[in-house]
Formats: sequence, C-alpha cells, structure tokens
Amino acid sequence: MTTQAAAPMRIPRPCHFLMCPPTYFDVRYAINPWMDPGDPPDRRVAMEQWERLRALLVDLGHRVELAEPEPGLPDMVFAANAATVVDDRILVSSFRHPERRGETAAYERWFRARGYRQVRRAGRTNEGQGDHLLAGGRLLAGHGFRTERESHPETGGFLRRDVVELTLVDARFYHLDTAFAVLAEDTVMYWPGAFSAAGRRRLAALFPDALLVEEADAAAFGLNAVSDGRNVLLPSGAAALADRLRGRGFEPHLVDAGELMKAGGGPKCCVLHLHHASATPWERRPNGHGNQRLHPAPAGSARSGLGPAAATAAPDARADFRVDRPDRAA
Ligand SMILES: CN(C)C(=N)NCCC[C@H](N)C(=O)O
Repeated sequence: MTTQAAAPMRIPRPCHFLMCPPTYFDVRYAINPWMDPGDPPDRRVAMEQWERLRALLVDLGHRVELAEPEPGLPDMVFAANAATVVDDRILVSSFRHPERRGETAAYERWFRARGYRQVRRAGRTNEGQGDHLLAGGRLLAGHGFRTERESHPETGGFLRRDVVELTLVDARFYHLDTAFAVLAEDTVMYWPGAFSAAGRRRLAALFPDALLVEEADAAAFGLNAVSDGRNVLLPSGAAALADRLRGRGFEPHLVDAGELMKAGGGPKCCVLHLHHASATPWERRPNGHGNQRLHPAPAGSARSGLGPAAATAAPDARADFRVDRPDRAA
C-alpha cells in the first residue's frame, strides 16, 4: 500500500485589488497574436464576465477598488498593466504600443488622487504587473515582447527589490503573467516553453517545487490566474490545471473570461495587486474601507495639476539592488 502525502492546508490572505470596468472595451487594433479586429468582442458579455470576476473576489473577502474607464482606451480594463506595486511604491507603466499610452496618465491620476506618495512614471517601456511578479521577495521581470530589459535597473532601484530577468520567447505569451503565476509564498506555476533556456534554468533553480503546466493549459490562459494563497481564479478552459491545483491543496474557481481573452487578456490581467499598499491616507479616512460600486465618483478627483512634473523620483531609491541576468551569464 502506498501512502500519498496530504496536500498542505492553504490559508487565504485578504488582498487589495484595483480593477477597471470594460466600459469602452473593444478590439480595434492588433498588438498581440490573440487580437483580431475582424472578430470584435461583445462588450455587454465582457462586462458581465468582468462583473462576475469582481463579485467573486469580493465574495472571497477581498477589497476591490475601481479606476474610472476612459473613452478611447479599449484595453484599460487590463489593470494589471497599470503599474508595478511593491509596498507603498508605485511605478506607473509606460506602454510599448501607442494605442495604450494614454493609460499611463489615467492610472497615474488614480494613484495620486488616492494619496499615494511614492508614485513614479517609468522612464522606459515597462508594462507593470503584466511583466513583474513578486515571488519569495524577488521581483521576477519578464522581457522580450513588451517591457524593455533596460528598464530593470530603474524598476529594482525604485521598488527596492532584487530583479530576476526572464526572457520570454513565444509571442503568444507576451507578458510574464501569461506564462507564470504566483500561487502562494512558497508555490509558483509556469509553462517552461515560454522562457529562454537560461530563464528555464534559473526558474528551476529558484523554484524546484513549482507546478509545471502543460502547454494546452497555458494556451487556455490558465496561468493568467489570480491567487490569494488558497483560492485560485483561472479561465474555464484550464479545467485540467484546476484539478492539479486541487491536488496541491488550492481551491480553483473557473471563470469565463472568453470575451476579454479576445484582446489577449485573462482574469489576472483585469486585476492589479496593490501589494501591502494598505496604509495610504485614503484608507485611513472614515468610510474608506468598503468595496467600490461600479462607476463610483472618483475620490477627490485630482485631474488637474498632476502633469508629468508631479512624477518625481523617490529620493530613497535603493542603489544596492541586484539585477540577475541569466541570459547574460557566461
Ligand atoms: C496577461 N496579459 C496579457 C496582460 N497582463 N494584459 C493583457 C493586455 C491585453 C492588451 N490587448 C495588450 O495587448 O496589451
């Protein structure tokens, strides 16, 4: 008789997220292989899918804030690309494609209006949590399609974290969060085929117990998952991966994100983790704790007077962070 090791007991961690409703969502241009302007999404269905995702996060006990969508920015629903957030430091994204560049000012206004003090606009192309994920205290940074490798020193210095560069090599997986997901402090999952040989070696060394995902699950956007350490929200096409997650003690929730995926984004792309950014002046105000309703009035609309001049570097950026460059190692 063989004894199977019991899956560990997984404890959910209450999270704080930023989302943006798909009010102006559309596929009018193609900036990734999933987008086809000839097959546009049904916006009403996309809104229902997005709303179910938001409601599920709230039901699971998480706090969800909302950014105000802007006309002319059809990809603004993918809030994960808005910024990279570590502690109370916000590195607002600078987008590779002109079609998305208007999102930078919109999201920067949101952070400033909420009272975040350490807000900086990325000086080089940097697509936020689409390409930057915190795992085990390090900042994993994907590059190859969107974020520029040359942005990593700025990212590590401003966010005060060591950076591990990972080269993405398959255009279907153009952001790190299509190919890699952090499930819990000690557990990650990824599809190795999305990474260069050096990146695969580095990931194997850093995460020897990672769940290695099949290509079919990755192609169903299964790695574009939102996890609170126990509950994992992932697209309905990744049912086989959901079973494997259950085997590791996680509670998978399959969500239909089909219309949003027509733009090349899944559940995780719709959600920006506001890591530990919980002590903002906004949060300390009375009534500042609840989840926002759809289309709220922006709190303290600070649309004027927040031009690029306000985007100053933090004085205490760290100089001694490390950028780990597997692809440049001898
Ligand atoms: C996981 N992914 C890909 C994201 N983090 N973001 C989705 C961005 C989709 C948008 N049409 C684009 O191509 O930029």
